[in-house]
Amino acid sequence: MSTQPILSIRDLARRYGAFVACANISFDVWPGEVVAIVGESGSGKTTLLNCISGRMERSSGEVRYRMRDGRFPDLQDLSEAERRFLARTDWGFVHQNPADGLRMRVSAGANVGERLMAIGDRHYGNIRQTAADWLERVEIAAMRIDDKPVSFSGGMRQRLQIARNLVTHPRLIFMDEPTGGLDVSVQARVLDLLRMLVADLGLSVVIVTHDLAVARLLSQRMIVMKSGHVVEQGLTDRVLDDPRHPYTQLLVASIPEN
Ligand SMILES: Nc1ncnc2c1ncn2[C@@H]1O[C@H](COP(=O)(O)OP(=O)(O)OP(=O)(O)O)[C@@H](O)[C@H]1O
Repeated sequence: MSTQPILSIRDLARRYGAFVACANISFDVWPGEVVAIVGESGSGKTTLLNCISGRMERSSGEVRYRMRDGRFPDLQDLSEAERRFLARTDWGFVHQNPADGLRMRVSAGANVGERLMAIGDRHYGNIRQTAADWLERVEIAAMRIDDKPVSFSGGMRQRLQIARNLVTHPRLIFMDEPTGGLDVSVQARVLDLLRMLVADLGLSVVIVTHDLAVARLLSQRMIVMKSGHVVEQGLTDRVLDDPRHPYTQLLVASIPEN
């Protein structure tokens, strides 16, 4: 693993009026690492994810990202064009609801191909072939390439959203409850696929989940949030097997025994 973080968050805070949704948040993400942000509903997970992925303005603090050329700027110091370029190329964002990350009325192939065109690929044959390859990688039959996601099941839509995100070989993926809206039986397949792709592609991931089983399966490190603050962070296995903060102990104790 590289000796330099790909993402570094320092003293991040976000307020909605007088209400503090996140405060004093500091952590690093290392190349190839999956970091899970866990906590109950309303603990500030989505606010934090949106602030560090540049989708929402923070109230204070730093978010630095390691560019491909080695620079490590604060996202706020990048131009709008640079930020948009990052979002299209280096980064991905997997939404809980696939409809938020897909264009539901264009074909599956176009949903994937569009991201390639956004980074300058103009060769129709290549784009279609790459889209077909990616559909196969996410276990969608290539014959569905001209179908629109409106005709897909929830699990297929989520797998298509994953393909659309990964086709440009991003380095950092943000995920907000990526299996949250799926039936339990479908969740397992999407999680397996995510785990495999993340490992194969050496991706860095920040994933928000309220489901500790998802954190256990996907992440190496975990950040536990309560009322906008980090109450505990550490290696996922350590946090789940030996939780130190009473709130984490409560969360872990509430997982049903298998
Ligand atoms: N736009 C907003 N205006 C005012 N308060 C907000 C806004 N967005 C979120 N909040 C509040 O900030 C707190 C954190 O919300 P956030 O959505 O980040 O939590 P969460 O942990 O992601 O919860 P969930 O899992 O339910 O989405 C909540 O109390 C929420 O009501």
